[in-house]
Amino acid sequence: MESGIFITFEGPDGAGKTTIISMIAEQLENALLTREPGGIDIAEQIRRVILDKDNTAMDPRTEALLYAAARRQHLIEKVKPALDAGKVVLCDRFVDSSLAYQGHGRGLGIEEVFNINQFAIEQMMPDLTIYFDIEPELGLKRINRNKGREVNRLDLENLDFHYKVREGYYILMERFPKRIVKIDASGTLEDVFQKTMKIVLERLEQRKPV
Ligand SMILES: Nc1ncnc2c1ncn2[C@@H]1O[C@H](COP(=O)(O)OP(=O)(O)OP(=O)(O)O)[C@@H](O)[C@H]1O
Ligand SMILES: Cc1cn([C@H]2C[C@H](O)[C@@H](COP(=O)(O)O)O2)c(=O)[nH]c1=O
Repeated sequence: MESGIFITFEGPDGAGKTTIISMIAEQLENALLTREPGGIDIAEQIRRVILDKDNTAMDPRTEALLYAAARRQHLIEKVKPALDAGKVVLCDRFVDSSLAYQGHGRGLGIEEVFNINQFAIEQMMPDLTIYFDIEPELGLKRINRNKGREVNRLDLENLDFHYKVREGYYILMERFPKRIVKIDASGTLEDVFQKTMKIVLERLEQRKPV
C-alpha cells in the first residue's frame, strides 16, 4: 500500500478551486474530496454560523477560532483516518485560508492565527498546497455569474479585503516555498485543469510504499 497524501487547494473566492478539484478527483483512484469549513456534520454546522450573512456582529477573533474549531473536528473525524488508510485527500481550503483571510485580510497577524491553529492541527500540515491565483475582481465576477451558488458573509466583504487576502497568500508563498505551488487560475477551465493535474501527478509519483 502507498502512504496517504494530503493535498490542499487555496485561493481567493471564485478562483475555481471547487470546480477543478472535482475534475481532479474523478481522475484519481483512492481520492477523498472534502472541504473546509465543513466536510463533516459538526464542521458544516460551524460553517453555517460563520458564513451566515446575518452574523455581521462576528468579531474577527471569534471568526478565526470558529474556523480553527471546524478544522480540528474535520481533521480528526475525516482527514486523518483517510490518510491513515492510504488515501489521497484533496481538501478545498485548509489552514492557509485562515492565515490569508483572518491573519492578513482581517489584520489579526499571520503568526497569531498560525499559533491558535497549532492547537487545532498539532503540526499536521499538507504535503502539497496548490494556490490558485486570480485577480479578486475576476473571481468575484465568476461567482456572481453562477446564480445557483450561495453568496456568503465573506464574499460580501469589500474589494480591499479580497486584495488583502491575495496579498496574504503571496506572503505565505514566500514563507512556505517548498509546500505551496502557484497556478495562474485566470485561464480556461481546461488550461487550469491540465496544469493542476500535472502538479498533482508529479507529487503522487514521489509517494513511497508503506
Ligand atoms: N477557469 C475558469 N474559467 C471560467 N469560469 C470558471 C473557471 N473556473 C471556475 N469557473 C466558474 O467560476 C465559478 C466559481 O468557481 P468555483 O466555485 O470552483 O470557485 P472557488 O475557488 O471554489 O470559489 P470559492 O472559494 O469562493 O467557493 C463557477 O461558476 C465555475 O463554473
Ligand atoms: C477555511 C477558511 C475559509 N475562509 C473563507 C473563504 C471563503 O470566503 C469562505 C468559505 O467559502 P468557500 O466558498 O467554501 O470557499 O470562508 C476563511 O476566511 N478562513 C478559513 O480558514
